[in-house]
Amino acid sequence: MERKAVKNLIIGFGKAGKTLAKSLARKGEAVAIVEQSPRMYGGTCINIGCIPSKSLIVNGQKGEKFADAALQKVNLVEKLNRKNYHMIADEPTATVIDGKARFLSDHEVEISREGQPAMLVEAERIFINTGARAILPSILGMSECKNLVTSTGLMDLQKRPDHLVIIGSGYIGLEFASMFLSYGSKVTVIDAHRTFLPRQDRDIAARVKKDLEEAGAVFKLGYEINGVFDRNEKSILNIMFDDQAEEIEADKILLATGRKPNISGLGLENTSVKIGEDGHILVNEKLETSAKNIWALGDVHGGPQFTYTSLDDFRIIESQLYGDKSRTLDNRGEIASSVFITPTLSNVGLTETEAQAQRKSYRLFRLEATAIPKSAVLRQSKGLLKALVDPDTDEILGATLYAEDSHEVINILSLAINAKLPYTMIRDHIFTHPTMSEALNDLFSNANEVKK
Ligand SMILES: Cc1cc2nc3c(=O)[nH]c(=O)nc-3n(C[C@H](O)[C@H](O)[C@H](O)COP(=O)(O)OP(=O)(O)OC[C@H]3O[C@@H](n4cnc5c(N)ncnc54)[C@H](O)[C@@H]3O)c2cc1C
Ligand SMILES: NC(=O)c1ccc[n+]([C@@H]2O[C@H](COP(=O)([O-])OP(=O)(O)OC[C@H]3O[C@@H](n4cnc5c(N)ncnc54)[C@H](O)[C@@H]3O)[C@@H](O)[C@H]2O)c1
Repeated sequence: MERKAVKNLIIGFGKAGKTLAKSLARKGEAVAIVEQSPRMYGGTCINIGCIPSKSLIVNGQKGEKFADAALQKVNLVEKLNRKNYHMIADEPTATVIDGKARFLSDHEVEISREGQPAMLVEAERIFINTGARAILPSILGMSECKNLVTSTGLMDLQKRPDHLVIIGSGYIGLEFASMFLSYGSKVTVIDAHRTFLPRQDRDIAARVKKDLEEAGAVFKLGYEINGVFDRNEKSILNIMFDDQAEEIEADKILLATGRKPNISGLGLENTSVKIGEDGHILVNEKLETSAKNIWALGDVHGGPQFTYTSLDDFRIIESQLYGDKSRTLDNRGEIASSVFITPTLSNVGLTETEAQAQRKSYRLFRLEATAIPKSAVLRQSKGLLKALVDPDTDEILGATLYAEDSHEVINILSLAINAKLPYTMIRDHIFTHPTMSEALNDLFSNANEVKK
């Protein structure tokens, strides 16, 4: 067996791992990064996640045909995949190893490679960045069903399905619903939960649902899935609500029921790394695992699953190993999020429902998107903006922006929250015009009342 000794071994070419590999190489350190599939150089985000999905979403909004958008997506991903590979492979002290990694001990990793003998890598420090994978609920008949896909399979299609049935109304379910509606597919969304968007305020969730329904989506909430079978080229889903069974015929079925940490086949049982009950690698606030030479970064250690939190994990490692050790999971501040539907739904900090549950007093600000001049220019005036302010300190407690371009505007508010700026600073800030961000002047000028 070929053997290699290296100071730093990174398992998985994700956002945190590749950024760390580059940074270590720039310091002149020996680093090897192992990736199980050449299709995944650069990780989930650029190959099968954020970038291809947002490319298809944006091109759908522009009215492109699906086949053209699919081709543009392929070209974009290929370009980014190559760029990411070279970003690491071209560094003199870095090596990209193609293969699947499996721990033999805390310091030894076996890498199985297609068409080549396995390699044994011995490393001083090991960073696990293996991401997450789709949760596949057990549905009777699913293994024989030809049309059941995850988001990766759906984005590989060359032709849009006439009827797409989506199981799961979370991030992926809603983004793909919005995407395929824009290409003219009929879309049905099924979720086991009766409450739509349970973590959002009810007024916001109702708006989102109504807007998606107006765009053509059909929601079946609180449904159980009994089974699935193929009939000719189509698939039939057998679903049930309150003991009433019904059948839905689909051209494609998207499974979007969450993603779980990817530790399968990693051989963690051969190490002293501890695993949590839901299968994530247990880490402390410095991303250290229970093995003193092993760290875990990104989706694999549980918590929020975003590219930007994975990137921040890199910052924590950099701060802990090479910096002043000040950055940790505990002090990264409020993290914003956006669901890329039309218009985008973005959150940071507390929702009104959460503030009420915590019995916090708050000043509530609301603005209808119709009141924003730029939304008229964009001919997209659906939506509602909400913000909560602490009545004692004037600091912003949280915001929900359901409006065009809210994925950009929310970053102003997360910065304001983390910098502890009073809301009056944003109310009186001079924004360029006409922009969606200037709506924050009006949002925070609106009449409001203190709620206790
Ligand atoms: C459809 C979709 C859309 C998304 N959209 C967004 C979005 O708009 N914004 C956002 O912030 N997030 C989005 N996400 C989530 C985001 O993509 C992930 O949170 C992020 O990519 C996780 O990065 P990571 O660093 O944890 O690892 P990943 O990027 O997942 O990388 C892990 C890598 O490890 C490799 N690997 C796994 N096991 C092994 C092994 N044993 N040996 C060798 N290699 C291995 C994998 O092949 C993979 O390349 C989306 C996800 C999906 C699926
Ligand atoms: N814009 C973004 O930042 C973005 C976009 C896509 C994905 N992501 C990340 O990817 C992760 C995974 O996304 P996701 O949409 O798969 O998960 P999710 O957790 O957001 O939603 C899963 C949905 O599936 C439903 N569900 C679960 N089991 C079910 C079953 N058996 N039958 C019917 N419904 C069921 C749940 O009730 C929930 O509504 C997200 O948590 C997010 O962090 C982020």
